[in-house]
Amino acid sequence: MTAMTQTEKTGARTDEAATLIGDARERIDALDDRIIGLIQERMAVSAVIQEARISSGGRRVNLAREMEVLAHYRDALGKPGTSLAMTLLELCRGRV
Ligand SMILES: C=C(O[C@@H]1C=C(C(=O)O)C=C[C@H]1O)C(=O)O
Repeated sequence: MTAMTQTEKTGARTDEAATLIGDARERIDALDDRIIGLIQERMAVSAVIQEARISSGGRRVNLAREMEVLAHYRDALGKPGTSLAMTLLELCRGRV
C-alpha cells in the first residue's frame, strides 16, 4: 500500500492548496491542544468549587450559575454556544 499524497490527504486539487491546508491544519491541531488544556484546567477549577460546596453541606450543582454560564456562551457564540456550554458543564460536573 503506497502512502497518501498531501493532495489526497487534504482533498485539495492543487499542490498550492494542499500546502495551505496542511499548514492550517497544523495550526488547528495546536489550537485544539490548547483548547483541550483549557478545558482540563476548567474541570479542575470547577471540581474545587463543587468540593467546597459539598463539604459545606451544599449540592454539587448550582442551576442559577449554570444559567449564567449558558448565557455567556450563547451571547458569544449564538445557539451552538449553548450546546458547547452544556457539554462543558457535563464534563465539569457529570450528568445531572
Ligand atoms: C463550578 C460550580 O459548580 C457547578 C459547575 C459549574 C461549572 O462548571 O461552571 C457551574 C455551576 C455548578 O453546577 C459553580 O457553582 O460555580
